[in-house]
Amino acid sequence: MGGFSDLDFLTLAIVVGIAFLTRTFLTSSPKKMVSQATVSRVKELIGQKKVFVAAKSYCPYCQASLQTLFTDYHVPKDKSLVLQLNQMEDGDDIQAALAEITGQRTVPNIYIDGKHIGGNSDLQQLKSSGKLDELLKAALA
Ligand SMILES: N[C@@H](CCC(=O)N[C@@H](CS)C(=O)NCC(=O)O)C(=O)O
Repeated sequence: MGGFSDLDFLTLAIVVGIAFLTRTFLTSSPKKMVSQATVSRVKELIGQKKVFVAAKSYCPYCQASLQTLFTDYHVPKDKSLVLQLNQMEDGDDIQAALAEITGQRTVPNIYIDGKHIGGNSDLQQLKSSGKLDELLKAALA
């Protein structure tokens, strides 16, 4: 007795294999295929208005960002484009295109004057540092 048998090694190999596959499935977010036409269309949407926000209506981070932009900083509605991706038929495609363009998959995904700002935490950081004020003043001047 003692030592490892071939069966022990086989069992170990199977357990490690299953663990590896499970980890791969659980941690990799499947990359959605997105057409270049959609990417181009989303780039066009981003550039259409001074402020662009891709959001989801149930997302608290999005609500915080929209409050900052529209309630605190009074960004005019006609100078902005807010997309509620969860209420759009092609919302998933737009989100996938944004991920390809910016490397950011989460919402809110915010642009000011065509410049990628990031998510809500990035927006709040800019607000705290006083830079958001400058950015919006320049964009809306
Ligand atoms: N740190 C991010 C957090 C944003 C976040 O977690 N958003 C969630 C929705 S509330 C999200 O995008 N989840 C993935 C998805 O909806 O596809 C920020 O400040 O913007």
